Amino acid sequence: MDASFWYERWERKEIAFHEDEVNDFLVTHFASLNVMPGARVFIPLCGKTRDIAWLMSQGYQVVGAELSELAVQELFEELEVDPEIITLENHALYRAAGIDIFVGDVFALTPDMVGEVNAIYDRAALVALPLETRKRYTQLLVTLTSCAPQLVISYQYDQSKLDGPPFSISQEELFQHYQAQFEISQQDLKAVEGCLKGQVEAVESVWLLQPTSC
Ligand SMILES: C[S@@+](CC[C@H](N)C(=O)[O-])C[C@H]1O[C@@H](n2cnc3c(N)ncnc32)[C@H](O)[C@@H]1O
Repeated sequence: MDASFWYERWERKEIAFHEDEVNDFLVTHFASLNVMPGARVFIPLCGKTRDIAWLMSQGYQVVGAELSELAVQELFEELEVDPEIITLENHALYRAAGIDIFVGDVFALTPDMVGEVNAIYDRAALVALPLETRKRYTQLLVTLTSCAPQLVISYQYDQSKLDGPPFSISQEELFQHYQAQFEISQQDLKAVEGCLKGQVEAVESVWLLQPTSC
């Protein structure tokens, strides 16, 4: 998936991954991260998710990264917030009270640009990337945030029956990416209603990653 794949998705409004409501797993399991209101939560590949508004309403600060400027413009319109837009290195940074969203390639971010991160919320981010990119992405998150704890929402299904994205992430794969730095525990799972893309039975899982060594 190159950048043009995602730009086209946003331009054509082919954004079935976008949820109209706040994610249930976020609401139920965010507390397991054990971060207090005021903490800064990184949302990689954030799109215009409504989960941002929910986190802000709970008193958290949000820092996001998203390729599509269109998505970020729509995010701020829906939040009814008028952002300040500044240029930082190779990104535009849309910023308002309690929210910083970097527009550009997440792989071009540095720890200095992102700043302090107390937790990561990964919904439809890891699963959006092909395997080789997932390996780079998981290491990037570790480096960018000094092993901040994570809530990861992923899918598991028979990859031979459907092309990603979203890609299937097995438990083994998740452990391969993260077990050196985190204790990993599955918090919950449910069947995807009506199958994934209406075609393949799939399970959606939420994982808690607590750092052990960094
Ligand atoms: C499957 S969507 C998920 C969006 C959001 N997390 C949600 O739950 O609605 C993946 C998003 O990642 C963005 N994206 C893909 N590759 C990216 C990259 N390298 N850097 C930043 N954003 C990226 C896409 O534009 C898209 O909005």
